[in-house]
Amino acid sequence: MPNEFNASILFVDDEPEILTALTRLLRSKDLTVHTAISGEKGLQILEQQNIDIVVSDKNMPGMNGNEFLQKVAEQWPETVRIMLTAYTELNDVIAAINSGRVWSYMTKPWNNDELKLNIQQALNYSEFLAERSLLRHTLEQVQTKRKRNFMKFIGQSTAMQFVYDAIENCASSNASVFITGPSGAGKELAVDALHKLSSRKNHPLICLNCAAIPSELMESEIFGHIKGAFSGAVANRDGAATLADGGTLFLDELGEMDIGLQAKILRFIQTGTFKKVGNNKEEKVNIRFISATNREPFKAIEEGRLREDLYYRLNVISINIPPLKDRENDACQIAQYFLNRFSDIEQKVFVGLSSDAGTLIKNYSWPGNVRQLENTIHSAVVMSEDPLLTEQILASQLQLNQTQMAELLRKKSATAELESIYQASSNPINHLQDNKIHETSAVRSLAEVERAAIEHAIALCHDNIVKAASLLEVSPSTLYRKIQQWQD
Ligand SMILES: Nc1ncnc2c1ncn2[C@@H]1O[C@H](COP(=O)(O)OP(=O)(O)OP(=O)(O)O)[C@@H](O)[C@H]1O
Repeated sequence: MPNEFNASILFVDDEPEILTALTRLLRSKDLTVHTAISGEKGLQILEQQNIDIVVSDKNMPGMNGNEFLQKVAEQWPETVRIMLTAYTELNDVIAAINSGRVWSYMTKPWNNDELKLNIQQALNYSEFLAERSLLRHTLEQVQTKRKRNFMKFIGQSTAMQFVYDAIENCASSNASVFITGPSGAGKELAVDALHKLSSRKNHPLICLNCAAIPSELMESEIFGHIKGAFSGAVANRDGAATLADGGTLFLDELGEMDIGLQAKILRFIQTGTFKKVGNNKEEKVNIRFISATNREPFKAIEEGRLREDLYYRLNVISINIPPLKDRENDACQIAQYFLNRFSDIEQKVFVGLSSDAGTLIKNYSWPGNVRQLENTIHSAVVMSEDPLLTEQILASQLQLNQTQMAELLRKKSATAELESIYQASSNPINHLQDNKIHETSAVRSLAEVERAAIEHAIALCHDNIVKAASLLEVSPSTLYRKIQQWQD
């Protein structure tokens, strides 16, 4: 019997000849056939083996087929259950199907081709169930793994989950890390997390902002100097390289560093050795390098501001911090965090953000990223006289006019509508109603929506009520009852 996955089937019947005949009929390299002479023996096999389909006789001494299949339904709900029965007992089978105990039935005596076809359908259904449970399991794993916060980061967007995972995975390595991302997105928080999660955490993390230090002082800032090395060098001084020994050295805005000095940095990274300014003695240190830029590194290389060899030396592992606007609902979560923090600092009491303030935060593009959000909430907390942080106070801190604010709030309804359409279309039942999804303007009663969903599911399953019920995740008896009600 052709089958995409290696399946197993269990036949339960008190007549050994029937078991032998069924085994012979279905013998195939893709299908393992088990047999049991009673319901009790069948349960023992189910305890030990992974069984995809159970086919059970109804009338058996001891535990009858109904009791046996009821137990299977309770303990192994993913196993497809079929009842083998005489034509005269069809009423009992319908009751068993309606209760959800049985998925389908086969009649005795059987027609070989029909029986094979029936088993093939059960195999397809079993495969569908297996895929569904795998999907559920994977989704559950993804959901439970999803972090709401990470180190000092707030936010549970998918984009940030990649960042959290990358930081966690490479924190313990000594390989150099290059962090990219727009200004204010959280590159420094990433550096902090990388250091604190590494074995170097008890040693210093030294940060040097290459854009903030004048180029003539940079060499001394990094390597230190000895007394008299240049005018103003009145005493020996250790630089960042010495201070960071055993720990991490963070070079921020690397592209702003003098190109001549970049050659010395390259040598320092390659050998771990350096000379203080004015001294010929080499010193050796053990440092992990992290660098960052909020500019496009290849553009800096093209423009001759960043040495290509230095870039590749530092960019062993790269981490990109996405802009705030690409992080789903993170802005609202971060805003709430800053609201709590700044109301404590400013000793003011807030009950929260108004719903429109939340919409504005969600829809605004935050070109200055988290830093801009932080400053906006801080100033709004200071300026607000209301215990509810409103959209008006935020708009005034962001210097938005009424039209811009209205536009941001209007986006809400469009987004909400799109989201509801998306949700409707990603639901397998509503997906069947494709042509009805766009009728959002005509509000339909719940009963109408329910009936349409049921009718579409039944049509999709070619009038197989049991399958339709399974798709709709209700019992077949519920569907029969509903259909009966429409006909009354
Ligand atoms: N996900 C976050 N949750 C909470 N606070 C954050 C988050 N990301 C950043 N911040 C805060 O936002 C501010 C800016 O972050 P950070 O200094 O790390 O940005 P940056 O990318 O290094 O910026 P720049 O490129 O301008 O140096 C900091 O106060 C930081 O604590």
